Amino acid sequence: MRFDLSVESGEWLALIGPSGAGKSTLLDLAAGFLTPKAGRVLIAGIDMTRLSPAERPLSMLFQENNLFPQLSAFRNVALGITPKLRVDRAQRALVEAALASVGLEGFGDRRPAEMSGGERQRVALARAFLRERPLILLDEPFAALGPALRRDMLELLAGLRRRDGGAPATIFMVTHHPEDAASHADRVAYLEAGEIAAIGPAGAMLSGAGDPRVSHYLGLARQNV
Ligand SMILES: Nc1ncnc2c1ncn2[C@@H]1O[C@H](COP(=O)(O)OP(=O)(O)OP(=O)(O)O)[C@@H](O)[C@H]1O
Repeated sequence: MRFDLSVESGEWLALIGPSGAGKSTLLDLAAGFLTPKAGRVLIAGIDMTRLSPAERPLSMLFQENNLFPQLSAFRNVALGITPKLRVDRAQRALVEAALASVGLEGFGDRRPAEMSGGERQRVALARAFLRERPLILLDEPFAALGPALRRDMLELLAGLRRRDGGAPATIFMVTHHPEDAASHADRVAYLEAGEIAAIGPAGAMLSGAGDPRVSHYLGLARQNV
């Protein structure tokens, strides 16, 4: 695996490519779950290569198991601001507002097993945004949801990252759905065999007009012959 990648603050980057290409590995390197054998990982210009995930200014969402199953939705979201089980009044208001922002008002007492897959991912999104980390890493968090729900979740994510008028969060999104990248990503990186084989603006990358490997992956190769 060999990656050389630079992403602007506020950019939404989609990572696409065949199974085993290294998409999750790239995210894990950015998050700190893996340490590179050589090279560096800089976030906001600061070398974070040796820092643990908890020490990095980011939140990560996986396809599943983002929540603690024994804790309520409220507690799961509250962990975004405090590790303590007791929250003060101001923190309670923040958590309730975060749940409301993802359309889950009144779901605070539910445990993950009592919610649908989409609702669980909304809870995870609420926690991620409550943490206010500038970088959000998404490893196919909506892949298990149907097309309409996936679209709704991406819309929700797009809205959440722009809130408060500040700089939008930077997003790395691994996806097996090129249409998700087309509708939301600024740039698309195509990974193959442990390298970024091609990278460019989403429109150009997904049109199939560029790199033949990308066209082949997208199933567009024949149209370009
Ligand atoms: N901890 C590990 N140790 C050794 N090899 C690993 C490890 N994790 C993943 N790999 C290998 O590295 C390669 C890239 O895996 P990775 O999970 O990054 O691919 P991916 O592009 O995310 O695939 P998918 O789309 O199927 O999730 C695969 O060949 C995988 O078998």
